[in-house]
Amino acid sequence: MPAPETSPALEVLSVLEVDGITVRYGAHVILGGVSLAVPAGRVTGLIGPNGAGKTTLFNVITGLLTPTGGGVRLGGHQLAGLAPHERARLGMARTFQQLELFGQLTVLENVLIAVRMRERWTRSRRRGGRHNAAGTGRPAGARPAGGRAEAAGLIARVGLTAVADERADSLPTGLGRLVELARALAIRPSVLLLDEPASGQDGQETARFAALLRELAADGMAILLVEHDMDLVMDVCEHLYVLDFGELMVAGSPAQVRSDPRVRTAYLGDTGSDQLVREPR
Ligand SMILES: Nc1ncnc2c1ncn2[C@@H]1O[C@H](COP(=O)(O)OP(=O)(O)OP(=O)(O)O)[C@@H](O)[C@H]1O
Repeated sequence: MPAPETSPALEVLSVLEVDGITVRYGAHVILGGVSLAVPAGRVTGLIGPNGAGKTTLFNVITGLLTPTGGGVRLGGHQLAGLAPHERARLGMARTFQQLELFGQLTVLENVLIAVRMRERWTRSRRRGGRHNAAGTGRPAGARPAGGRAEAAGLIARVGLTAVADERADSLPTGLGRLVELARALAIRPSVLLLDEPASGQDGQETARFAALLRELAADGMAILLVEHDMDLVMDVCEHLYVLDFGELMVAGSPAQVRSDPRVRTAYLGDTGSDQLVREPR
């Protein structure tokens, strides 16, 4: 697949499509032919009980796990055979359920690494993938001087300026998740996959986070959100997919999902009220 000429890749790779993904471990079916679409400019939700297969699907989409069957397309291009870093170069960014930060580095340094990695990719692409920067004597991939202002801007965007110089491992989990988000944004993604990004956040932090998600979608990003905070999901998502035992149970607007009897019974718990309450099984 040819690499896009420009970065960010928003115009080129605008939509994520998942077609009939199956994952089996021996006789155990983890995903049984899951299909979904994540359009640009929207937050799409993927919800389901513990063990439904949400993280497994993220692992397939991002190339960490090869599916037993099915395919993933980004901007119409099949991603089969591409490694996670190659998918990232095409504009796919992800945060993890378990924090994956460089704990001994500061918040700024964590984000700076990602900014500089993207700059390196961009230079390498401009040079047609050559490994040496002709005329500069510097190997492609050598650390450029810049990036700090961009990293600081991303940190400001996620609301972490006050802790930019703190070590990442000194932060509470809720703030650590925002560092991961800033780092994901550093690659200027067209598609952003968020795995339980609000867990560990307090109410105020989640409200700010919801506003940020809406802003990112308004900028044109395609966002796929796995999240157990139903208030957040119902608030920011325009479309929801409900996964249960590795199969899509329901897809639709938050209102449709909220009122679907299968969802209420099997996942959210039919409490008899209008409030959807997640009931882990
Ligand atoms: N490497 C593996 N080998 C075997 N089974 C696995 C493996 N990884 C995950 N599973 C199983 O696959 C199923 C789906 O797990 P997954 O983590 O994708 O669910 P999830 O919907 O993300 O759950 P949660 O909401 O708890 O994060 C679970 O039953 C899990 O035990």
